[in-house]
Amino acid sequence: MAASTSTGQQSAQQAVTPQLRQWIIAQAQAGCRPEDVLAAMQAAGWNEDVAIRALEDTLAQHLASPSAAAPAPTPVAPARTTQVARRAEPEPQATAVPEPSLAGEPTVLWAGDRQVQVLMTSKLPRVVVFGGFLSDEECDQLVALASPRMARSETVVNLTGGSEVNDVRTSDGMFFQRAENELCDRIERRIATLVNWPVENGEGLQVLHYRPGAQYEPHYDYFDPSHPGTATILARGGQRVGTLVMYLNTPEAGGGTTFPDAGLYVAPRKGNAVFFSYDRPHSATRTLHGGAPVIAGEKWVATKWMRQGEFI
Ligand SMILES: O=C(O)CCC(=O)C(=O)O
Ligand SMILES: [Fe+2]
Repeated sequence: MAASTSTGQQSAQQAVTPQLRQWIIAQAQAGCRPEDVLAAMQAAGWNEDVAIRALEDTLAQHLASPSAAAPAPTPVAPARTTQVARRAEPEPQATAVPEPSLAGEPTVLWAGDRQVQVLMTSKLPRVVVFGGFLSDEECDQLVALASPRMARSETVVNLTGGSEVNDVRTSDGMFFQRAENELCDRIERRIATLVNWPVENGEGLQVLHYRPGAQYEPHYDYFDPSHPGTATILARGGQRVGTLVMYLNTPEAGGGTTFPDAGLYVAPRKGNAVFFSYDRPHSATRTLHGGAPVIAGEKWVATKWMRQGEFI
């Protein structure tokens, strides 16, 4: 499978329709900032780099068109005809990655303000499962802070009047800014201490909510170096090199995190977390992973992505 980004397989199904392009233009004309439009698309289940490319392509194409000055949204061409030249990409070089201090095989680690259990490790893919990373109260508080913002994002997207944006969504999501509140700041510092990676290199926490039947198709979290839009994304701190998925509740059944190349299934337990790192944006890291369908109950997770450099 080709390397892809946070919703790799999903992105294959995420066709950028004329209706979506029209909606993007309408948002821009209504004075919405591109970052808010991007956040709304992500909350509706759009893969981050698919959404960024859709935004960039649509707005660039629109500005270049004679109708750009017209006050009302204008239909745009249904398909992009520009061919982007592709060349064979060399296999990327390995880079430094976050890594917990596991020399001596400790059963617990001190994460600055809390003791965390080491429950399972794997070398390839590099995976470490932690127990008790968050307290029950922290999980509940994160869900409470995230919930209203998910609802608001959905309303914005519903303005499209079309179903294209929502059809691909299998979970709802939102992003916090880094250190947006005391709780995020505390959790971000704990992560940085646990995996020995600067807090500045972290993206803001993402919260996802899966209802019964919802899932996250297997994907890679790194950005595909062969995508034309990746250069723009990498300008904000380089590649992603590590992920921590924190379980904010315990679904009744299903909803684990799967690593299909390794045959691994991490059961979702409230407060636990699964860490994995990838030293190259390449499938050789075997970090293909997904959120298995929720069979009963619902599932809430918070995800922290770590970049090579400072995330700005
Ligand atoms: O929900 C899960 O178990 C996985 C989430 C995930 O892969 C992500 O947020 O990138
Ligand atoms: Fe992921």
